[in-house]
Amino acid sequence: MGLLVEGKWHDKWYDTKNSKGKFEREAAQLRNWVTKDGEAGPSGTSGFAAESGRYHLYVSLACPWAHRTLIFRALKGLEQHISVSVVSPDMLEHGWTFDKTEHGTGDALFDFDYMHQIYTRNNASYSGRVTVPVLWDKKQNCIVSNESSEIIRMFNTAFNHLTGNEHDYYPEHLRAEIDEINEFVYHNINNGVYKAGFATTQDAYEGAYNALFNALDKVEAILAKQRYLVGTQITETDWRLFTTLIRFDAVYFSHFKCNQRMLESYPNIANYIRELYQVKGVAETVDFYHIKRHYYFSHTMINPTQVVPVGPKVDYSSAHNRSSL
Ligand SMILES: N[C@@H](CCC(=O)N[C@@H](CS)C(=O)NCC(=O)O)C(=O)O
Repeated sequence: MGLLVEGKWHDKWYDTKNSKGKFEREAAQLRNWVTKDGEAGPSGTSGFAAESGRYHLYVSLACPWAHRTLIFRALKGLEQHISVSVVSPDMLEHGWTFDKTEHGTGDALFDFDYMHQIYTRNNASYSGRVTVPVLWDKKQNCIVSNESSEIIRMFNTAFNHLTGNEHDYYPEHLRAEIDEINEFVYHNINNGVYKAGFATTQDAYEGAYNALFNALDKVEAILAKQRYLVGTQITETDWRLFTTLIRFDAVYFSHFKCNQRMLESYPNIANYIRELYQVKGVAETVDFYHIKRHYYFSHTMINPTQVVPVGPKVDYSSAHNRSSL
């Protein structure tokens, strides 16, 4: 694990010294948008028109942020239009790598060894963390975006004229409500599990733990009354929550010490995870080998033996009761 400073790789863990033991996630820096005709999006520059075969996604199957983009690629029928490379689940002294021994695919575009080479291919003097997902433009040979929440919005609309898939996971009339729930879920749950797991003081850990389980109780109460987070239709906010929930019992419960309860013990959340998992195309994006191997093998300061647990035994393809709501 490390970062680039002026284009040079440094092997360095997150620094929590100046934040009282709290983990603080760095904001993504590369924020252009693919749009239907190449006009500029809400940030960044113009020139990224939606075209079949032009864009490439770099993902980890372990990473909940990258997972969002793979789900949207599947839901929006973009598999034939956007190609993918999968990094190795092992993220050690070189950060994410294209090593194939643990079932990564290798780098389909440049055959590089390391993900940080993708960042320096884009900008030779880049400084910052080397994160996935990354959306790459094969035409201009540059990174479009390394922010998953924005990549999923591009996938939601920019390619509709090519796919004919008009399904909208961020509909205009629900945007304010979706944005509000996203904020709550991001701070307390998506990033909340990381804040608990990467905390280096008891106080920082307990603060994150309490916020996380209060938020899960709130989600459980919402899902007791309605089928999805904003009501009767699945929106991006459900998918953003799902990628954390599906990793919870296998990883966050034990590895990140989020161990008040397993999600299997929340009746509504447990059924909701199953419903989302069983949506067409989604189960194929979930890979528990990569998920468990990444966290337990890569975070050697949390799990120095690198032994990967065998369980838990949870069947996400079993029947759910959500259609009665
Ligand atoms: N804001 C980014 C966050 C992505 C992110 O933090 N990805 C993690 C993997 S789960 C990563 O690549 N971490 C490497 C690092 O921080 O050095 C997004 O949502 O796209």
